[in-house]
Amino acid sequence: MSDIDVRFGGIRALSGVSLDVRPRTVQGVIGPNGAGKTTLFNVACGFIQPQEGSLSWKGERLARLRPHQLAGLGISRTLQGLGLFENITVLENVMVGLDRHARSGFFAGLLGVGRSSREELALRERAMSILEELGIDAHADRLPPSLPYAICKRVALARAVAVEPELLLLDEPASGLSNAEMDELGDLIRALSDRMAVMLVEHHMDLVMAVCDEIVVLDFGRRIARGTPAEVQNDPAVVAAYLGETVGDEGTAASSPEDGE
Ligand SMILES: Nc1ncnc2c1ncn2[C@@H]1O[C@H](COP(=O)(O)OP(=O)(O)OP(=O)(O)O)[C@@H](O)[C@H]1O
Repeated sequence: MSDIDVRFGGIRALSGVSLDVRPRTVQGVIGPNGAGKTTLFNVACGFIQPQEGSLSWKGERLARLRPHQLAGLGISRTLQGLGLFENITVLENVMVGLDRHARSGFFAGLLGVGRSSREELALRERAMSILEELGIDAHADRLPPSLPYAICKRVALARAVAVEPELLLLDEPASGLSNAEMDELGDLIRALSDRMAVMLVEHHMDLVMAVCDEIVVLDFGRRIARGTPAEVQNDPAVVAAYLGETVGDEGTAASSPEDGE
């Protein structure tokens, strides 16, 4: 993302924000409430079209990113709402995700045109192997409403990961999880980053600090810092933003918007 501007009426939700996610790294996006994290995530998913700035994918500029294009590009996402189908099993939820990608062309070469029982079996095996990898295969035949929230979150993650995206976009994956569950999620995200890039938008500082290779910090819609976890943690602009103080205009630090909150 390069120089992204998003305005909602008089509110500048993002001002000139740039961000790169490099292959097989975890890129974190943090910031206090209202900093613009969700807006940035929505730009990356094609839900929001920025007024200014551009998006590129693997060196090519994307004219206008739409949500339905993500699958074809090799990008998957999880959202804050889980979006699971409640009346089909966990395994079937993951299969549906795979099947959508198959029909969008991402897996078409692998699965062929039309669905034979052999292809159905391939989908099932693929879905099962990802449930095993995420440690939730024991719940394959359960319906989502009968399962704890943490397991459902992992099912949503399994669905996004099953298609083996090159970029995985995670919006607040740790919300509602216990500390132990968050640690497990951290290990999982690190393991996934061996084979895909991850953009992690997250409130929980412990998780972000533990798993990210690089972090971008937003405040009032501006990027106020960027660096390794150790670098951003010690950045005075970041400390000030999190303490709710006005951020000074020194170095990369941004000033508060003229129109207040
Ligand atoms: N659809 C919208 N219409 C109007 N203003 C919006 C809209 N979405 C976001 N905003 C405003 O844009 C700014 C950035 O919001 P955003 O939700 O991206 O921040 P955030 O960092 O995700 O916050 P939080 O941590 O509270 O979720 C806020 O001032 C918010 O009120």
